[in-house]
Amino acid sequence: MFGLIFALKTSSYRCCCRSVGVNSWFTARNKSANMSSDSHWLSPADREQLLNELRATGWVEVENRDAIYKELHFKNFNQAFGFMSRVALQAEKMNHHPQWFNVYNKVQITLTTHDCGGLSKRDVKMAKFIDKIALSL
Ligand SMILES: C[C@H](O)[C@H](O)[C@H]1CNC2=NC(N)=NC(=O)C2=N1
Repeated sequence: MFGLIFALKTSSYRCCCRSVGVNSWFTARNKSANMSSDSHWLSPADREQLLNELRATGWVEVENRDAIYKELHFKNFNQAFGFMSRVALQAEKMNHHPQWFNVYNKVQITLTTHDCGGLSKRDVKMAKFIDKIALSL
């Protein structure tokens, strides 16, 4: 029986917005466990404030998609790839990965949170990290 409970409990799927469980009883129990993932959700006020800050550093909102985009230019490919390497390590650390394209010294980055179907605090954190690294190069 314990094995069944364990299997049912671990099969619940969590995202920023809600938990979807196999069994409503487990869903209720998992809800509190999901509170931490809900903490990534942006309130309307926070969203506006944080987007203003990101717009000021060159991020733009993607049309027809709840995502933000920025194009960065570096001295050469080596510097662009070094930037991407730093961001990649942070992405792994956060388990939050950019959608990006690189050609020579140009890096185009789009951030969104697949698990939420839109922007979350994780995107803001990653965008600010990207700005910090780009400025340091
Ligand atoms: C299963 C895995 O934890 C999820 O797919 C993670 C991985 N990296 C991610 N990266 C981004 N940008 N958004 C996500 O929602 C996301 N989710």
